[in-house]
Amino acid sequence: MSGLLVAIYNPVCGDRTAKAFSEEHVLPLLSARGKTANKVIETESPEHAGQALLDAIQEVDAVEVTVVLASGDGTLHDIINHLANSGGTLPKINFAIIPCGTANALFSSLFPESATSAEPTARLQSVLAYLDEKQPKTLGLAAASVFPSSRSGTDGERRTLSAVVTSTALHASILHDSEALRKEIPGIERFKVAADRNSRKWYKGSVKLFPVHGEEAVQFYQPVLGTFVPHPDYSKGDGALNLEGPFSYFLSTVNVDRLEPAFCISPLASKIPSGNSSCEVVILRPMRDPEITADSAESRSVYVPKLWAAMGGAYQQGSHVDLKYGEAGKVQSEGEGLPVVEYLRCGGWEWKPDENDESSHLLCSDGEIIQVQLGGKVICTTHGHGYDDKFAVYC
Ligand SMILES: Nc1ncnc2c1ncn2[C@@H]1O[C@H](COP(=O)(O)OP(=O)(O)OP(=O)(O)O)[C@@H](O)[C@H]1O
Repeated sequence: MSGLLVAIYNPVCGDRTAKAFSEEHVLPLLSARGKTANKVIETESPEHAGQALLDAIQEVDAVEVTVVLASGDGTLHDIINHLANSGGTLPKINFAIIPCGTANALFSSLFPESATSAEPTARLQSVLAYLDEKQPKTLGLAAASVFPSSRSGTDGERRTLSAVVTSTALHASILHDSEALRKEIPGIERFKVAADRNSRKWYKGSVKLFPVHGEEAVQFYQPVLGTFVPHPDYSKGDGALNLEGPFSYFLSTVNVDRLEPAFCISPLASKIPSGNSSCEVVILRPMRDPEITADSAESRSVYVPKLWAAMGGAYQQGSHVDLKYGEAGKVQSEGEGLPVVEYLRCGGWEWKPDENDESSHLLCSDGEIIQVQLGGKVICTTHGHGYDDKFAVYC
């Protein structure tokens, strides 16, 4: 039984610099501080990193594992899911992450200032936290179970763990479409191109939101008060807050307040922090707009600039959470009015796509796209999935 230090890099993520950065900066820094990786793994496929790490853990019967990981969020996701699906008892796994992916949501959230710096040292902040023996921060995980049919119980259920984001609607469409643009546009600009292509889509379905474990109600952010309050429509009888579509945006995060260095979509995760077993849910439902009375092609065009106003707010330190509908549906940051963005804090949620709307059947889990079968649904929870304290990150 022993401790284990493994260095992993994904040579194809982001701008493909993870290998060179690991060899030129990460491994030399470890040796300069008296640490030698027991294994250095260059990922060969999506499954490879998790399996190679599992083999290394089993070889030495490791009880404490440090993984120095040069990649984006997707490789971290692959590793966590592979280990969780392996079935065995896992040791505690602490990650030191080096941002080499496209968006690097987790690193950007933990080190917002370093995330925009070109200095090699900026990218080494998590590794330095490990070397300085800082206490690693536990990662809260969201477990999304995808059911093939809302009537078939748990038969054919598939589960995915997210360490950053679980989404449907526009965000899932963007991630789905942007993958095809990866070669052509290696940077974050591909997300904007994909967003443009999907801006007129509305996604039909219904949502149930469940309170944080041990809390009385789902909380929602009230911009006028600048704080979270219990949602008035939460039903104690159902144990849920029910929201009907159509939805433009439905996104749920854990551990992060941003998905890119400047795209601060769930800013209250850092401004009004909560415990680990909760998620931040950001929703846009066009029918809340006082200017819109029906789902029509014209209404969808009317809504596009409002969608961009909300997304634009996320790029301005998360100011979208304070946007309101003024007179005749004008989007404004001052005064009173219905919040444009529904920002909720909950313990989990259920997404039931409309059977006739194929586009609402995409689920994104840390960038991995999962197709929900027609008639299926997704239940996501941040509590009781068995991995509450297995994974942590140095920061
Ligand atoms: N050798 C490989 N060949 C092909 N794909 C790989 C290989 N190794 C890992 N992958 C896959 O590469 C994908 C992209 O990696 P990752 O998500 O870490 O970077 P990214 O998408 O550029 O960044 P981010 O997730 O931060 O936007 C992951 O889905 C991972 O499964």
